[in-house]
Amino acid sequence: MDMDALKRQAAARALEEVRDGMKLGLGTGSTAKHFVELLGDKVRAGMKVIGVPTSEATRADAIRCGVPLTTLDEIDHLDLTIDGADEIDPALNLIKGGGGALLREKIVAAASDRMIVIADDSKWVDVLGRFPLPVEVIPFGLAATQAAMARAFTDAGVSGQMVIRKGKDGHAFVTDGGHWIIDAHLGRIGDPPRLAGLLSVIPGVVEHGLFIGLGSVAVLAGAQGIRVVERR
Ligand SMILES: O=C[C@H](O)[C@H](O)[C@H](O)COP(=O)(O)O
Repeated sequence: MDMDALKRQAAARALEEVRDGMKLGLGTGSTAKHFVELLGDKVRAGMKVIGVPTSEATRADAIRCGVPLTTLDEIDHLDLTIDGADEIDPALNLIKGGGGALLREKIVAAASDRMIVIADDSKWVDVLGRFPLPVEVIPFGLAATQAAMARAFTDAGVSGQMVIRKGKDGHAFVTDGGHWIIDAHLGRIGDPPRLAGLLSVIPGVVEHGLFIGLGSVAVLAGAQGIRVVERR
């Protein structure tokens, strides 16, 4: 079975957790896009839900699929967020932000009672860090921010190259919030909560792609079927 079919299976399994009347966080990326499409089918069949998109891309998908939308200005609390991930470890710590949506994704996940992470099982890892860690930064003072990030990496016992993400046009990739992304190639992150804490206090860092304690359940689709892992 191809990867895309697995992503859709994970999305379909997560959809079983959605109940009439729920306020939903709608994730970003190729897996979350399947969820939005399947949710659109349910809405057309009469299900009443409302969603908060985590990116402009997801907003456009949700509108196309007929999913009613609101914002976290109009409501301050969500029942459930369904989103993809770039890596998931056994504690359900995540790396997110491969698509550059990590800031809104984290705000939405943090405003939700529960977050279901949907993925094909290639995203499941023993230790986070093979996928470069996205860190959203303010362009102002970039060298100073990178120096502070390097010190945080040393304190957390990791090291690796920092690469400013480029867009298709060859210029710096700009997030929905108008910021840049530094992809940190760290290899292995032995203590994700510690690194998350160290990065969070750097002034030029807007947000980082380590999601600690936010994922409630992971739905992983693989060749052998679907595995549902709950955070302990
Ligand atoms: O910024 C993007 C998000 O964090 C995505 O949820 C993540 O990159 C996974 O995307 P995909 O489902 O396309 O692998």
